[in-house]
Amino acid sequence: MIELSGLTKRYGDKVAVNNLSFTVRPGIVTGFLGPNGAGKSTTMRMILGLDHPTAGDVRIDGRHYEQLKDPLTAIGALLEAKAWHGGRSARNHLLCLAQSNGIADSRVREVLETVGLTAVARKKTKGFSMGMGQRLGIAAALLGDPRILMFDEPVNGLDPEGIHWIRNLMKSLAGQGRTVFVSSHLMSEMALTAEHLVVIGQGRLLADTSMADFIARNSRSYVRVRTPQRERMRDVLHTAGITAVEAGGGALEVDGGKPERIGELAAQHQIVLHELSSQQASLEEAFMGLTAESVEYHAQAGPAPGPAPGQAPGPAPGQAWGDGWRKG
Ligand SMILES: Nc1ncnc2c1ncn2[C@@H]1O[C@H](COP(=O)(O)OP(=O)(O)OP(=O)(O)O)[C@@H](O)[C@H]1O
Repeated sequence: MIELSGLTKRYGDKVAVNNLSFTVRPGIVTGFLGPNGAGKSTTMRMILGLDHPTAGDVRIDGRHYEQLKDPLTAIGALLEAKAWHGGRSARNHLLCLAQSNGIADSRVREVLETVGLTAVARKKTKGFSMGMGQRLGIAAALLGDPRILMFDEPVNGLDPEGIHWIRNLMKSLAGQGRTVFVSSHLMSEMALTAEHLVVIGQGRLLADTSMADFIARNSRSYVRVRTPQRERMRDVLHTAGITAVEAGGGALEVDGGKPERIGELAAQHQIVLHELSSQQASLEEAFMGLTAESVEYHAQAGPAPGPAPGQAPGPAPGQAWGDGWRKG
């Protein structure tokens, strides 16, 4: 378990992390989300004792990092920067780490196997691709067989096969009862991996909630209907107590009705349907709406695009995604 309490980091006038309090629990993958510059890496560095908090406190299974007897056996981490000597082989890099942390040499072979680097174990790491480098970083994190694992943007630079592999690895580590804390700036990626979400923006906590709750509250589902008899369909739905609004492309968007029911109503009234499909608004949009105010570096790409045809406009920054569900 990782417990943050009022954790704050200032660099001069800049407040990188602002009074963060939350708990990362074992047995599930917790996603740590925020736009670029939100303070994710700074928070992770403070968890590992690499940066000292200006205020507040962070504990790993009840202790400060520097109080841990064999830190690598308590918490393993992959941070963004590569932290190894390019002239060494992957195997030697891990052997050095194992020997300086009282870990059996045999563990090196095991973790190389786990991350799929056995075939290149004796090659110098300076020739490694970004994906191989990420795998080596993950091998180092796993070396001490720790109860807690922390990954900073682990899918950066990975190909689809590598991304799939990391996703499954994180889930299986959590399935073994470990605490898995993983940062990303991509909501779509986290939606496939994490069960719980901590969202920050400009160093502040914006959400601490389960993924299921986040999806339920932030992704609107509706049914899209296209018919040459749009007005008639709308009247039929209205009579049945179902609300339909006109969308782009001659379609209707129907809230609160199942496709089966809508299809049956159309059949009863002999209305021809050209489309009847369930739709879900993207979580990425919900995440961008939530964090919009706290994005540090906006792209200068002209005016923001309007909603796509048939798409409900998103809320203004800071509105509608609501404060009610924000905890902490
Ligand atoms: N050593 C430092 N000195 C001054 N400012 C810093 C330092 N480290 C981080 N910052 C600032 O603190 C803020 C948070 O940075 P941090 O790297 O923690 O964000 P992040 O969420 O990890 O972003 P990214 O997704 O881009 O990696 C940024 O504004 C950054 O410029």
